[in-house]
Amino acid sequence: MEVTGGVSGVTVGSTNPSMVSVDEALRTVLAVAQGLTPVSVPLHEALGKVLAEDVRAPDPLPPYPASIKDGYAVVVSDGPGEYPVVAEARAGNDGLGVTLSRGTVAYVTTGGPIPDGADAVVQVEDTEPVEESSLESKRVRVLVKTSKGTDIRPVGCDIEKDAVVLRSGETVGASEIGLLATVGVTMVKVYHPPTVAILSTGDELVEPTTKILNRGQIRDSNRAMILAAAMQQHCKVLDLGIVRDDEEELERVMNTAVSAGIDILITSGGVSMGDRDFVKPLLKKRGTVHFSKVCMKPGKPLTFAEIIAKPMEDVPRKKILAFGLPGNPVSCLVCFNLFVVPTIRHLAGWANPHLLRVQARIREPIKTDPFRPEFHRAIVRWQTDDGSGKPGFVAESTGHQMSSRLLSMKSANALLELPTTGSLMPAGSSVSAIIISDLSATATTKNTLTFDPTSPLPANAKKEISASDSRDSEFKLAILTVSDTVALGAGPDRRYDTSFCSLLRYICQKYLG
Ligand SMILES: Nc1nc2c(c(=O)[nH]1)N[C@H]1C(S)=C(S)[C@@H](COP(=O)(O)OP(=O)(O)OC[C@H]3O[C@@H](n4cnc5c(N)ncnc54)[C@H](O)[C@@H]3O)O[C@H]1N2
Ligand code: MOO
Repeated sequence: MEVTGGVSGVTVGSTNPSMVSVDEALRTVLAVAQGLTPVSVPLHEALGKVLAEDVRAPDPLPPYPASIKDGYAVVVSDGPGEYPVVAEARAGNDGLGVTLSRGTVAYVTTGGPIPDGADAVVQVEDTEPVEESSLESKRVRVLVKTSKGTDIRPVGCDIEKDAVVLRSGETVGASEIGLLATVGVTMVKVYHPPTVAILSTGDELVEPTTKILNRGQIRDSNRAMILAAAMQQHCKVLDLGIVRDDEEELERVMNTAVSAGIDILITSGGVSMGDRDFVKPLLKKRGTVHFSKVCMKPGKPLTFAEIIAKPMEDVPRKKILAFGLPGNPVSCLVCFNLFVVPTIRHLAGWANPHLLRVQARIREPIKTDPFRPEFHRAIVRWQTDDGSGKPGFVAESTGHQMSSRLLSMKSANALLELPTTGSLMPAGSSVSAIIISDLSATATTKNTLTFDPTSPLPANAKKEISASDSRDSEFKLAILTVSDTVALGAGPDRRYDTSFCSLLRYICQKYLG
């Protein structure tokens, strides 16, 4: 797998001088886009965002020598034998202040502080209670010889004091939230994703709530779709509605958007050659149009411009990036994925904003376009045999690829980059696939979720679960920390901790999709 430095691995320079290549277009967009100013946010608002500062641990973890096992803290030189239990050091603070002298032991629980004087822990399994010992004078028989440091986590063995635990530029996921909680950093500087305003243009468009369509009308799908796509990228969104094919109305709405403090303006439709395609001329009037035709299929009329918004009362002068996406719904979403997503990432501080690309073998033959590199919608899945006898990704086409047919985008998690050979690529050919959604959702085969028979899941879990079963079921999860240490405020709450959060994430992804 690789995260590419560009979009197209099959770049074909355009023969039309006004038409730029996909790589050139993306380079231009990323060169014009500038990272946003970082802001300080509370811990949980940092989720999914990129850190704008290094985070250090103010204290070591563990802050005291801690037991790795439930057992007995001992003096190693004592060796096996019968000893009085002089203290109990449970996770919390019971053992603090106790000093163990030779010939005695202390009961310790996992995570509990090791009393001074002790230099190892013997796990309960390697001891025996002495039957005649009373509660007041409890005794235990140590059965094994041990060595210094056994089953003790020394101070700072997990995290050293002042260590940098997170670096500027890293994305905050569940494990990073756990680390921030561990080191007690509850306010953190991050880059905010951009604010995106979205409008649809077209006299034919009516709201999705319209029950009966008059002749010439269609429901506006692009606005709802691009609003959702921007929200998936954690953007704040501003819905500017449907704008008629009217130059004045479009200019008025664009001006409102520009003065609303947005970072990105997205229009759909009205960028082609029609006599009422007003988007391009208006962008030209308001700023600089960097390109207005890209050598790609679909998405040829994609337009990109930069607008400088004049300073307002509480909004300083700022650069707004404007994308005129083509009206055809598929072209609209493909362009959003290939150009707007990397832009959002770039503005939001990602060190590498490019989309992930993997190699996949096509399941069926695909005819390529002779002139424009095509971004063929497909469902990519990991298979134990990708057709070559080895494991790998296999790409299944979503069917007819007309740019008006939004069904070709449904369930697609990849755009296959097809070269401009104008020939039939045989099944089994290896192509590069740009990943546009969460690959883990592709455990779904057709309408069923099949488990890999080699997975170590219990037999009763290896049944087929329909995707709708898992989607429709409501799953409520409550998380409770049980710990004296945490209750006493003497240790961090591991609800946010790495391994636990990873486990939760795994369960949610595996069973809820
Ligand atoms: N003479 C030429 N005509 C066209 C060219 C060309 O090069 N020369 N390019 C074609 C290509 S490629 C595309 S893509 C489209 C893009 O046109 P526009 O961006 O101007 O979009 P519209 O004409 O407004 O609409 C195209 C199509 O999409 C439907 N549409 C528009 N908006 C929405 C929406 N919000 N929700 C659902 N559907 C929408 C619209 O009804 C049209 O069917 O131009 C070709 N023409
Ligand atoms: O390039 Mo258009 O986007 O073919 O439909």
